[in-house]
Formats: sequence, C-alpha cells, structure tokens
Amino acid sequence: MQPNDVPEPQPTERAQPIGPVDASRVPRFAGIATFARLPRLEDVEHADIAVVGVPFDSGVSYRPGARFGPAHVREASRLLRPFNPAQGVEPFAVQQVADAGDLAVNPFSIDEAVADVEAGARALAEQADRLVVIGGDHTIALPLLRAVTAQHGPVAVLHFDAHLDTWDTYFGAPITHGTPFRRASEEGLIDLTASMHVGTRGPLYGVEDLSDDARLGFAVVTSEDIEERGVEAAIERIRARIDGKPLYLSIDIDVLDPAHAPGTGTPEAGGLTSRELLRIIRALADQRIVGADVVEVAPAYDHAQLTAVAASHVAYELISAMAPRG
Ligand SMILES: N=C(N)NCCCC(=O)O
Ligand SMILES: [Zn+2]
Ligand SMILES: [Zn+2]
Repeated sequence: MQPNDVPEPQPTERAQPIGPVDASRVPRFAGIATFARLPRLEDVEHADIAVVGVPFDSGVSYRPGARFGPAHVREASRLLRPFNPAQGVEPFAVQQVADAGDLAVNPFSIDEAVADVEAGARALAEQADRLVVIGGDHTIALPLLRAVTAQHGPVAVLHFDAHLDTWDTYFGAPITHGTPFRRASEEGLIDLTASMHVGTRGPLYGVEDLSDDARLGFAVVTSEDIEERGVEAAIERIRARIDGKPLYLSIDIDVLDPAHAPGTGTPEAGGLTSRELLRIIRALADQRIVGADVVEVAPAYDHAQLTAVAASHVAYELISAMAPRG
C-alpha cells in the first residue's frame, strides 16, 4: 500500500451466523428437515462447519440400512436447542454451521462410491472449513480420511466403535465397513503415535486381530476398561495419546450399548451409555478437531428414534466441541 492510500473500511466484526429456525415461532415439527433446522449450505456464503450426509451402506457385513441414516438423524435433530449448557457454548451462534445435504454416491460400486465420497468431501472443503459427516456405514471413513489428510497430513484418529474395523478383507473385498482403518493405516493417513479405539468389545475372529491392530498403530480403551476404571481415567488416556495432534473423530454409533442405540447393523452387547460418550466428546473441546463422522445408524432397527436421538446429540456435542472459545 502507498503511504497516501486510504485503507478500505474493514468491518469490525464478522456478520452474525445464520442460526436454526426458532422453535418458539415455527413449531419444530414443521418444515423440511435440515440438521438441527440449520440453514442449508447454499443459503450461507461460507460455513465454519458443514453437516453432510453420506447415504451409503453397500459396505456392510450384516444388516443393511445405514443408507437411510442421514435422513433419520436429521429428523431426530429437530429437538436440539441453541445453547449447550454442558459446554457453556451456543454452537450455532459463535460459528456458521450449515447443512450441505447429502453426497450422491454410487450404491452399486464400492470403488466408485469411495471416489465419490472423497471428491465430495474435497469439493465441500471450498465452502466449509470443517465437515461433520452423517453416515452411512463405516466404509466412508476411508475416503473422508483421504480428503482430510490431503489438507492436514496424517491425523490422530480417535475411533469410537464396538469393533476394531482394522480387519483385512471380507470375501476378498478390501474396502468394507470392517476394514477402513487398516486401509487408512496402510496408506499413511493416520498418525501411528496418536490414534486410538474407544469402546471396543465383543467377539473377534482370533487373538491376532488384536496384535494386527496394535501393529497398525492403534491404542485401545475398551468398553470394559471404561467399566473398570471409569470415564475420567479413559479421558486421561485419550488426551495423553492425542497429545495436541490434529484430530479426526470417527464415531460408530454401535459404540453405544444396543440399549442406547439398537438401530445399527452390527450390534454388540456391553457398550457405552450415551452419557459416557457425550462426556468423552466434551473433554475434547480444547483439541484441534479437523473433522468428524457419525456412522452406522440404521433406522429399520431403531425404535422411537433412540439411536437417531443419540446420534444427533453426538453430532451436536461434536459441533459444540469444535466451536471457538472466549
Ligand atoms: N463397522 C461396523 N459397524 N462393523 C464392522 C463389523 C465387521 C464384521 O462383521 O466383522
Ligand atoms: Zn462398529
Ligand atoms: Zn465401525
């Protein structure tokens, strides 16, 4: 700038985010469902966080139906309110959050679907700083991690799940909902010093599943560890492991006990309560969260929106944890 140039007046503050539809003026059961009744991404210039659905379930090994997860979670998210007292934050007022709709992904070809998800996530990165993705089955974590690491390099993956999801192949297929984190590790997408499963439990194929998993770079806090030592001890281990690294959270809703989340494809007894899961997410509000997914909600097995309510609160807690503080 030349000395005599007058600088353009700069707005002192950013425009106020466009928030959810006010439930005291328009009943919350009215209108087309966006996540938490937020504006659509096309209605805002730029979003700090875009919520996006990935209705894909062609990677499942057991019950199908997670392709209907995004619509079901949006429907259950109508009851969310603007202030989160547990984190002392108004997540939709201090950052622009918007619903980007669903990615259109190929239901007949897993390879094409995975390419579609990665391309869709990369394209959305032009309009939104971070994504909170609603699945869909867990296969989608692989292309989402490919997109995230293109921006950030290898990330700490904090993976909440009943399952390890580091198995090798199913019927010879390398890309399924039981294998995303083995592929991600092989591709160098995860920080091998900072990644972790939380809430794993239940029968495995063999004891080598655990040694393979450790070799692929994951530490583990099992559901039983949480039962034995409590949530606070789990939080301490998780935080020590992440150690301030860029953090990607992948939350398979089957980490919750089937009593809390029956609507899922591969349920396992003995899981976390929704209270425990929400508390762990809250404890990550000071971390550098670069993206997240909530996957494996399968509405056909849900009852009274139990699973979808849990998933919508998990997404809300994630968005709150990602909100700027003070
Ligand atoms: N990612 C989920 N939800 N489940 C993986 C289960 C794989 C199996 O059937 O062994
Ligand atoms: Zn699982
Ligand atoms: Zn999973």
